[in-house]
Amino acid sequence: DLPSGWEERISKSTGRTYYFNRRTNESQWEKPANNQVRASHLLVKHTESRRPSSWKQDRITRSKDEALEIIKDYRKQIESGETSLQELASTESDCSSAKKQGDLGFFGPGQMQKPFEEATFALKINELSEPVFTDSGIHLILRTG
Ligand SMILES: N=C(N)NCCC[C@H](NC(=O)[C@@H]1CCC/C1=C/[C@H](COP(=O)(O)O)NC=O)C(N)=O
Repeated sequence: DLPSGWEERISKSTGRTYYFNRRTNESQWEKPANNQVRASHLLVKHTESRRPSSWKQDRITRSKDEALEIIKDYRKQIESGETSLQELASTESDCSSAKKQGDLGFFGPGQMQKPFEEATFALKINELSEPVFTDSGIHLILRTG
């Protein structure tokens, strides 16, 4: 469970275990912290989205305010236990991850847009975010790992 690129090695001179990163060629004695998280999300795009198109709708026409009302309603449905984020994402998310119930897999710092990354890293596992705004649109995020 080392972050990607890192591997465990044995020092020839001292026989001690150390850690080496193939990508950066850095080495260190301390085991690198596993800074990966996993999340599923539901994205509702709007006319100001960086790519106002999705598998659901060729041209997204809803306004940002309308998108926020929709996201708030989805959050109520999930919090009430009536449905799950994964179930709603499958049919309602404007992200291609809808095909995987919103799952984005594991990711570390620097991979997702900052507001999304910061919101996810602030969540406990199984915690659902408040509406999160990125250039993609408005998200509900469920941290799963
Ligand atoms: N590592 C994984 N699984 N994929 C690479 C993600 C790249 C990353 N993407 C995002 O930050 C947005 C917000 C969170 C999820 C996400 C999904 C976007 C949303 O849709 P779009 O605005 O692109 O049309 N679709 C895919 O990228 C980025 N740095 O742009």
